[in-house]
Amino acid sequence: MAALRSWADRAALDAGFAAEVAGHLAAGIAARGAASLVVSGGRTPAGFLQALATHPLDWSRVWVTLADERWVDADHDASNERLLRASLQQGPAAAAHVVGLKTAAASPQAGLAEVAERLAALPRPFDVVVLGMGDDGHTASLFPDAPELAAALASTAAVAALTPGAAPHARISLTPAALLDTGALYLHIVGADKQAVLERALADGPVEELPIRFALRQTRVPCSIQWAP
Ligand SMILES: O=C(O)[C@H](O)[C@@H](O)[C@H](O)[C@H](O)COP(=O)(O)O
Repeated sequence: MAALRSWADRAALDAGFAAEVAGHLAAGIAARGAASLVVSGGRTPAGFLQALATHPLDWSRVWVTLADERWVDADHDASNERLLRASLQQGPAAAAHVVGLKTAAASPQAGLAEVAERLAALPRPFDVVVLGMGDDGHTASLFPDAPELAAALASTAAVAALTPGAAPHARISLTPAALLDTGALYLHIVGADKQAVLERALADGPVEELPIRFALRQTRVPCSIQWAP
């Protein structure tokens, strides 16, 4: 169950999408006294996160975590947590609680229990989950070539450790079980290449081939696709 919203350009997408997500967070705060947001890493979300940070929410009541993380320290260039803190934790949004997925453990596998414990502190179901998508159809760190993919897709645990062959760094990823435990689900993509991958993902074929299909095909929560050229 997926619907596509096409924006005129990336600036319009960043501003309009941020306003919609801010609305969900404000509603979550009003209803539960706290709100939770799961965002993705990579290059796409920076402008959206910067736009979101300008919204006058009670950010001290907002918990933010990541859909996935590369197993690198939080000050590493490849760290999604670093991107999240640099883009979102600014101005009033500096009061948001960022829950990182990297621990001191030697590997994602060894860090799973601690990360699951950290995630248990976030209000559930999440208010908003924002997924990204790679050119190979991966989302979060659910990579088509990771040997652990099938187990992660089927897992009832919140997090899984994956070792993608093509992408750098060992990964920790939220599983579909956690990513779909949300009131609002978005897929945030830009550009013609991602549009082409999306078209393939919406066609028939196994989820393991293009893992984003798990989000596009499920019926638990509508998936709203936000796209700009
Ligand atoms: O850590 C990661 O790699 C991301 O969370 C990943 O799932 C990302 O969303 C896609 O790879 C898209 O990345 P781009 O936005 O850079 O294309």
